[in-house]
Amino acid sequence: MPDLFSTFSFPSSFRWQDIADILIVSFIVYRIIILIRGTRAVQMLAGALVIALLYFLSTALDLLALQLLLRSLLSSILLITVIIFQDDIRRALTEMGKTPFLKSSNIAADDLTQIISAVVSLSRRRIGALIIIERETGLQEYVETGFIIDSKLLQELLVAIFLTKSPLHDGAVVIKKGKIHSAACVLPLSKNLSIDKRYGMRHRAALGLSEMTDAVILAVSEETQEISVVRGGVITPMRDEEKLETVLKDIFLVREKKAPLWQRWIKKKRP
Ligand SMILES: Nc1ncnc2c1ncn2[C@@H]1O[C@H](COP(=O)(O)OP(=O)(O)OP(=O)(O)O)[C@@H](O)[C@H]1O
Repeated sequence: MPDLFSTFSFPSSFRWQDIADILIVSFIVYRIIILIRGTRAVQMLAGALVIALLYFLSTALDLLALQLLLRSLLSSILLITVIIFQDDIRRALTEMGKTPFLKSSNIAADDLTQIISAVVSLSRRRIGALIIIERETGLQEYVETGFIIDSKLLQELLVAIFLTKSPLHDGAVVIKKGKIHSAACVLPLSKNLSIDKRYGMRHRAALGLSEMTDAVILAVSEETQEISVVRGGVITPMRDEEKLETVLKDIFLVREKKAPLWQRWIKKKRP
C-alpha cells in the first residue's frame, strides 16, 4: 500500500511565516464554512469528500477501473462546482469585495421618509410595488432592463409610477444616491424552492435580487396590502408603519455613537 501521507512532511523548525500561513488558511476555511453553512453546498461537499475517499481507497487497493472512473470525475469536479454554484459564488465574491469602511448610510433621513410614506400610501390603496434601494453592489445590469428617470425622490412620484395606468408600473423602481434612478426594471427570480407558496412573482423577484446583491427591497402586495422588507435572501413582513420605520432606520441611518465615558464625565464637570 503506498504511503498516502508521504507527500506531507513537517519542517524541522517552525518559522513565523508558517504560523501566518496556518492562520490565513484557517481563516479562509472558517469563512467558507460560514458562507456555505445551511446551503446545498454542504451536501455537495460531503459527496465530493466521499468520492475523494473512494479514490484513495481504490488507489490503495489497486482497483484500476474504479480508480480511472473516479479520477475523471474528480478532475472535472471544479468545473461542475462552478456551474452548479454560479449564483452562490457570485454572492460570496460580492460579499468579500465589500469594504468595511463604506457605511450603509447612503440615504438621507428625509429620503427615507419619502420612501416610507410612498410605500404606506401604496399599501393603503392596494397598489402593488417593488422598490429597490441600492447600496454597495451596483445594479446596472437590472437598471438597463428598465427606463432611466433620474428624478428627485418624492413620495408622490413614487406612488404615481406604480399606479396601474402608468406605463412604468410593471417591474421595479431603483433608488440610487437619493434619487429615483430608474423604473420598470426586471429582476432575477429566486430559485429558492422553500419560498412560502402565498408569494407570487413580485416577491420571488425581490428575493432573487436580494440573494445576489446587498440591495434592500421593499415589496408591497397588491393582494394582501402587506409591506415586506427583503434583503439577504429573507422576506420580512412588516407589522405596521412603525416597524417599517424602525427596520429601515436601523439599516440605513448610522445611529449617533455614544461618547466615551471620560468625555461625558468632562462635559458634566464643565459649568
Ligand atoms: N422578474 C420581475 N422583475 C420585476 N418585477 C416583477 C417581476 N416579476 C413580476 N414582477 C412584478 O410583479 C407583478 C406581479 O406580481 P404577482 O401578483 O405575481 O406577485 P405577488 O408576489 O403575488 O404580489 P401581489 O401580492 O402584489 O399579488 C408584475 O405585475 C410585475 O410588476
